[in-house]
Formats: sequence, C-alpha cells, structure tokens
Amino acid sequence: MNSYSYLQMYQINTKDLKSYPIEWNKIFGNSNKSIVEIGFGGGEFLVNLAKENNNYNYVGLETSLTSCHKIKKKIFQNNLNNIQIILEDAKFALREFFSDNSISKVIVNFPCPWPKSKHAKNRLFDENFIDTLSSVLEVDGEVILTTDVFEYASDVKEKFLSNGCFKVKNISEVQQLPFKTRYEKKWENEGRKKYLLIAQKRCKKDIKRLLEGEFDLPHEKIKRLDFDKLQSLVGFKKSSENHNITIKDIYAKLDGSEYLVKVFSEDKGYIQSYFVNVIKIKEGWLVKLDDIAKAYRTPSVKEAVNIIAKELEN
Ligand SMILES: C[S@@+](CC[C@H](N)C(=O)[O-])C[C@H]1O[C@@H](n2cnc3c(N)ncnc32)[C@H](O)[C@@H]1O
Repeated sequence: MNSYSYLQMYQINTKDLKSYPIEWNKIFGNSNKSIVEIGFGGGEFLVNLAKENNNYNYVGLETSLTSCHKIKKKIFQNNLNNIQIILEDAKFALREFFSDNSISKVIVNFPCPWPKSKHAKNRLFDENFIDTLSSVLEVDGEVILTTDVFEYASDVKEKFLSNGCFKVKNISEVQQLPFKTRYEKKWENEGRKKYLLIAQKRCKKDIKRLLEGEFDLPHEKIKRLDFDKLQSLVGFKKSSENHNITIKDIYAKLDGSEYLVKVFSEDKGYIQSYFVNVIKIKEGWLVKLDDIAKAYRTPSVKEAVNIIAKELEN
C-alpha cells in the first residue's frame, strides 16, 4: 500500500448507499454496540478509545475534511478495524444513518459554542437534535458533553430537561479527559475550566427521517426539449413547509446533447447543492439526478427532478 492509500479507507460513502439507516453490524461484521463521537477534530479521543476497548464499534462524525484525513492516518498507524468515519453534519448524520435504540454513547468534546445569538442556529444541540438523540440512543444510553463554556453546558442541560426523555446529572468541573484532545490542550494553556454534562436516555420520541427505506436515482423521461423553457428555469424557486428548491444556473455540453441544471435545495434546514442532468436519449430526453456530483435523495431532491421534467414537458 502506498503512503496515501489509507485516505480511501475507514470512511463510508454515505451518498452511494441504496438504503438507510446504515446497517452498522454488517459494516463492522460483528454484533457490537456503537459509540459515536461528534466533531472528533484531530481524532485523539476516538482513536485512543477504540484502542483501549475493542468491545464496541466506533463511528466518528465530522464536517472537516482535514480532520477526516488526520484521523484516517491515526487509524491506519494503529491498525484499528473498529472505527469508521463519516464526513457530514452530525445533525443530519445521526438522524439519517442510525436506527432507533442503536447507539450506546454519543461523545462531544469541546463543540463550537457559537455564543452570539445571531449564530445560535449553528449550535449542535437544538431541540430537533435532542429529539434525534432520544431516538437513536439505546435506553440508558448516554450523551457525554465536555465544554469549556459553562453557559453552553447549562443551555444544553435546560434543553435536555425540557425534552423530557433524559435524566441529566449536575454539571461538574473536570480536571482532564481520559484522552487529551487538541482543544483540551489549547484551553488548558489558556487556563480555562472544563465542564462535564451527562444526559441519560429514559424514553423515546418519534422522529421523521428524510432518507428511510430504499432509494433509486430519481429520473423522468420527456419527449422534446424546448431550449427557451430550459433557460427560463434559472431563478425558479419553490418553497413549502418542509423544503425549498432554487434553480441557480444551467450549463450546456458544446454539442447540445446534455445540460446540467444547478439546484440548491433544503430539507428541514439541511442544504444541498447538486446537478440534475438533461440528456439526449433515443426516445427523447432523460431528466435525472447527476451521479457524479452526488446528493442525498431527499424529498426536495426528488421533487426538483420531477419539477424540472414537468416544466420542460409543459
Ligand atoms: C472546537 S473543535 C473540537 C475538536 C475536538 N473534539 C477536540 O476536542 O480537539 C469542534 C469540531 O467539531 C466539528 N464540527 C462542528 N460542527 C459539526 C457538526 N455539525 N457535525 C460534525 N462535526 C462538527 C468541527 O469541524 C471541529 O473539528
């Protein structure tokens, strides 16, 4: 194996899956329970945890590609086969990729606190996320949050209590984590304190997932293509209670046999940017979700393919 081949390993290509939630026991080839770390950063905590205890499967969720590369190097160097990672927003990933009652612990070390109220929507712990935790954790399963911001810990504690499905221990000050992380070192150097919050699941709320079940690539056939109609789609917007769709632009292949429609869509706050292809085929034109710049086949993505086909057909 050359020195960078490990970059292809340990990461699930979640957009390629044919069904959701993910069957983790098939991925790991065992019946162990799962522990999930959100925002693993340099990967110090998750890798050491996985080295120490082989009785669990470990899944790391991160939005930073650099962090994913860093942890893969550590997993490879330690020859671990009990960690998989996903490059994705944890609010989406925890809800869509894990079935009910399937996780033993969710660990979050030093999440970004987003202290300004205008940035509050970026905070990890919101009401929907706590509903997700109440579904995906097993009964008695725990959320273990460490933060350097006491107000953040108290705000999260209040949210767990108002959800009603969690028993929450008092926030305590901790001296050090079992494995030191990059941010723990950073805050220690600045003399900041660390606070621990543990919430234990007691009951379950039902959540609606966007991706449950089996998925095919959405596609529609149309007989003729009116180029003026295609062009007029730029700027098209559709908003409904649960999703929004905007057509941003259209790109053409030089020989006119294929067009790429650039779409932004949002499902319950989850935003995707992707392409819908309009391709010449023998019997007319095929409108389908582009399979190179991939998107999850959420309701808004399926609707975008249908809308484009319908508008072109009219
Ligand atoms: C302050 S750093 C802490 C990193 C690490 N836990 C540590 O203690 O060194 C927060 C990390 O969370 C990640 N992150 C932020 N929002 C996220 C989200 N919604 N889903 C997954 N990861 C997220 C960031 O990319 C970043 O690596």
